[in-house]
Amino acid sequence: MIGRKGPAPVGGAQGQPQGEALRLDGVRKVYGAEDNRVVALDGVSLSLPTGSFTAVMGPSGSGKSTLLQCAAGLDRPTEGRVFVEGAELSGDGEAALTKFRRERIGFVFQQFNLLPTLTVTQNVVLPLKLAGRKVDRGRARTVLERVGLGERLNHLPAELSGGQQQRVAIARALVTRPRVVFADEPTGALDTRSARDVLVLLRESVQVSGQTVVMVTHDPVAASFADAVLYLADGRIVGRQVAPTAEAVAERMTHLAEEVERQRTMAEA
Ligand SMILES: Nc1ncnc2c1ncn2[C@@H]1O[C@H](COP(=O)(O)OP(=O)(O)OP(=O)(O)O)[C@@H](O)[C@H]1O
Repeated sequence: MIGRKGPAPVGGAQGQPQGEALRLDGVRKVYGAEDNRVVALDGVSLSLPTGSFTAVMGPSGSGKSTLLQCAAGLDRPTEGRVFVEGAELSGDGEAALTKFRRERIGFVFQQFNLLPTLTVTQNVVLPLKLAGRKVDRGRARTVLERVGLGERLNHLPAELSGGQQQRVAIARALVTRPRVVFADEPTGALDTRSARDVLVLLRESVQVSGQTVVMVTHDPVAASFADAVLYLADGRIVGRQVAPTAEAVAERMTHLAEEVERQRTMAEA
């Protein structure tokens, strides 16, 4: 049932006075059946404190997007439980899950996913409308000004650059004041300068508004904007790095396969 309190938080960053924003307990996701069976997540457990910025990295096919989708309630785990701020995201049906998502979660996609026939402002107020909340255009304007688009309120997405479109998508994700923002490769389609702007905005939402951000990325520079990196391989968390630098992340990614092999050998011994 959505809204049920989860068990007491475990883990999280040392010395964090805040609560727990996101918790996954033994999350498995299996796609397909028999010959087509793919174990995308193989028992993922994690705990992220409120007001943290976490990057998720790993090789292609390691389960990063699946992890984000399950954690954000866009997909359902085959097994295991997900809690957002202590409330379980499991759902008595789609409607309850959708309501839960709309109230607590923001999502930013690699390809922006703006509605092409709606203006910038209309795109940003859409989540408020869908959640049945007051369509507060003042709030939309404030958020759009914060992402540097106060002059583009009535433009259509096609009239904006990729970086500007992604900033609209971030404004849309933030307008409902979600507790957790999930971003799946938010800089994957952007040039270096626009990518940096987007990463700074995500970091500000953590530092200024105390939101929690979880971001999938392939880019060590993007990951270096986070407080910590979680490494995924074969659907499992195989490592964690705090206060990452781009160099340290690139180095770890290069040796991830060896690290996983070493862990496997030790587990078998
Ligand atoms: N809808 C689906 N049906 C079947 N298999 C799927 C589905 N979605 C993902 N998979 C499989 O699950 C595994 C994990 O996929 P996922 O997209 O989570 O990986 P990823 O780490 O995000 O990869 P990438 O970095 O390439 O985007 C892959 O083997 C993929 O083929």
